[in-house]
Amino acid sequence: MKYVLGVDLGTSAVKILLVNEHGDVVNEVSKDYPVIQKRSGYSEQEPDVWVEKTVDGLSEVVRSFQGNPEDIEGISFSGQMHGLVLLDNDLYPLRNAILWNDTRTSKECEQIYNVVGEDQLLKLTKNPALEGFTLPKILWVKNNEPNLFANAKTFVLPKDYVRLKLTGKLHMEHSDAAGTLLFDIANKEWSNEMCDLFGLRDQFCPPLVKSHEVVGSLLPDIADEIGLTSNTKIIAGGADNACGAIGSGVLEEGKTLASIGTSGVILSYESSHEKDFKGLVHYFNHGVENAYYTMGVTLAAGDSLSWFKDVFAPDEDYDDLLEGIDDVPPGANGLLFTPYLVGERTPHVDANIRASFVGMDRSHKRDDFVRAVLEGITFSLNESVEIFRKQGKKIETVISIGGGAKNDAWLQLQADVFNAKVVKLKNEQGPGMGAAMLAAYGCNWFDSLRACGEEFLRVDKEFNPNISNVRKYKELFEIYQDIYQNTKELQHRLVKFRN
Ligand SMILES: Nc1ncnc2c1ncn2[C@@H]1O[C@H](COP(=O)(O)OP(=O)(O)O)[C@@H](O)[C@H]1O
Ligand SMILES: O=C(CO)[C@@H](O)[C@H](O)COP(=O)(O)O
Repeated sequence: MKYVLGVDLGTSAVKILLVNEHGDVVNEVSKDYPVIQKRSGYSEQEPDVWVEKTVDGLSEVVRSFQGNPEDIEGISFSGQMHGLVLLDNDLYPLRNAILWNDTRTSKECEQIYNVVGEDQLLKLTKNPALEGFTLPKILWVKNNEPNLFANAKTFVLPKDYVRLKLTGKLHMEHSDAAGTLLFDIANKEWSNEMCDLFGLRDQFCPPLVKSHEVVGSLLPDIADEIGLTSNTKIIAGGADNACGAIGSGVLEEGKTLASIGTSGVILSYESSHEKDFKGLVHYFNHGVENAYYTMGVTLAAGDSLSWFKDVFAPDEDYDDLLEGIDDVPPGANGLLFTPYLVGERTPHVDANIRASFVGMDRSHKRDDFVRAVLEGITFSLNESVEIFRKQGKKIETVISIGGGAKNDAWLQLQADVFNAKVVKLKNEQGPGMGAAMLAAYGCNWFDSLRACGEEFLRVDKEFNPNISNVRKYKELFEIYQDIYQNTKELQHRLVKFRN
């Protein structure tokens, strides 16, 4: 039997799956790490902590594997997107990575619009200037830490940094490059025009590869530490949302994915780069060659629940925290929550908005709050579902992945809010499975990722919308949607009081 390893470098943890040639997960491990938040709107991590945890995790998985490690043929990677890792001449990080949910870069987004113009930016990159994307972060360092920036030779994204340290080879692959605002997604090359406009030298952008490409092998000392040899192939990998889509079989038009990790994503497969969503949703290259996807993003989806747990139930696990939510009716007895803990992206591009509980009553118990948090996260994702439906997409089935797919009551709630069948796969860790599938395809086990999906992916459970709840949620969603406009001004006036 042959095996591959899928490494998903998430925001909360690195999750590693050892998968056999039938797609069975035979071993898995998760190693978490903190997000460093120095100020409101800031979000950073230490790149070398990712490497240390990934090597530890790989070593644990391989050393507890009962079979022959020589049978582990390939490793591939999925990674949190957009995070800036600036590297010096020797390819060491110059500072902490600035993550996708860091929104300090509003001025730099304005700078981008002033230099390129909104229409031209959409033409060149298919995307608007959002605080979370990489170019605004590069400009922030250039504007605010010029001495440090003077020593920057190149940059990579989170999983590319880990792969660089494991192999000694510098690359970025298309699906993640798409989220930098420096990439021409139609021609799959760096946009010279964007680089020139922002004074980024030749060589600042790293060499590009395809997601399923074999890019090297493990450095000898790392291979020793993990318990593998340099025969194990290293395959480039993909952005976590591209890998999430691969790992849940979103490999053809008409398929929709809901991912609830730290962020929340509603993603739709696109066979062409020529559609015009006017920047309302992100438009990126898939990990499947010559394919694309569009998606709407909630910045703090699972992160809202994890914040609530950290503050109000630090000693409980998620299952305990969510135990009572089925006893609370839709609408949490008149309590609504908006998940804007770190600002928002879709549909409100607003770095200064913050979350609210609306309708708190003397009678509310903790379970009402927990249900309201889950409903608020799901309403926020439904805003993206609605954008897609308004664009003419039919959304009748949604495949749900990520930490948020671990709880059946939340999956039913998703079906009721989205008014669509929600499918849970046997392995809800979509991005890790997607990375394993890229490794299997890169090792030539299959002719296509679709053929790999047919062998690897299995449905576990399906959740059908409950018509009475669908009606209630339709009404509640309208009230939820009004909260943004009604709290926006108040929240903006509070900015100067934040830390
Ligand atoms: N048992 C559970 N039930 C419901 N939600 C969960 C559970 N476990 C984790 N989560 C949610 O999943 C999130 C983490 O999801 P994950 O996909 O691992 O994130 P990431 O890829 O960003 O590291 C947590 O923030 C939490 O909100
Ligand atoms: O910024 C985005 C997508 O544009 C996020 O979806 C990140 O890619 C982080 O993902 P998770 O850690 O939530 O999986």
